[in-house]
Amino acid sequence: MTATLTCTGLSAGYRRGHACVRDVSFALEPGRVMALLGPNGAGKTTLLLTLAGLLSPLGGRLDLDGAPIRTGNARLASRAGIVLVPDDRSLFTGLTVTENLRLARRKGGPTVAEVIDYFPRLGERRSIAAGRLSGGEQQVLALGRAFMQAPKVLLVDELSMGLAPVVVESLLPIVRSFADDRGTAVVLVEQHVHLALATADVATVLRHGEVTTTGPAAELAADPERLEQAYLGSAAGAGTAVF
Ligand SMILES: Nc1ncnc2c1ncn2[C@@H]1O[C@H](COP(=O)(O)OP(=O)(O)OP(=O)(O)O)[C@@H](O)[C@H]1O
Repeated sequence: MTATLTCTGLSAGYRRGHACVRDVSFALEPGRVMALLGPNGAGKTTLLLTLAGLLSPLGGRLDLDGAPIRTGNARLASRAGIVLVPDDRSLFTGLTVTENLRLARRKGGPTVAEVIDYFPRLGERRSIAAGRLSGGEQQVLALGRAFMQAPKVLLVDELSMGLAPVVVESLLPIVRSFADDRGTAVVLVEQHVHLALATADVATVLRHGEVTTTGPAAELAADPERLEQAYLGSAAGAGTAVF
């Protein structure tokens, strides 16, 4: 099967000659979910921003459905189907939930009703202005808007930011279902390591910008020592992982 997203020898960073992510390679088939893990400052967000075209890679290549894509162009990446769930939520605060969802819809994307099936809470709040939702509800709406865009690749950066673990626990299975239902490849950055591993098929751990381990998520979940070694190295206590 052709991978949806193939990342080959990718290096990324904010200045030429100063890569903070080095030589990352992976291939994600349709409907596969990859947990991207690692301590604070490991380079997870930098990698996601590069996949989304918001940063130009410093080296390596990206292929979508087996064909190279022009990197460093967020508009092109998004049109091609690489969708980042923005952490600033980028909602139209004066418009209702329904209007926010409808405006995000792309050809081939789910309908508003289908997205509400994933997130019943949005259905209850459908006539409320997005600006009047709670922080958690806004996060859910941002995710719903990403679903509406019919992503081939969905990039999720720290859903747990500002959300109670119980909310994250309920949202990750929805991301999983969406990937299964629509064949969307997902890259999931998440500090709640075990929740992420329970959701994902594969996991990659970054430390200091380099991949320290990669493999089936279930294997990593069952081997805390390997995970901890990859995650923390000798500097136990670094980062804010929730094991
Ligand atoms: N806008 C920026 N300009 C320059 N350097 C940056 C910028 N943003 C992040 N960095 C640096 O890039 C490195 C990787 O940071 P990044 O935010 O990608 O890590 P992360 O794994 O997502 O961490 P966290 O879990 O804390 O979000 C860090 O050394 C960080 O200081």
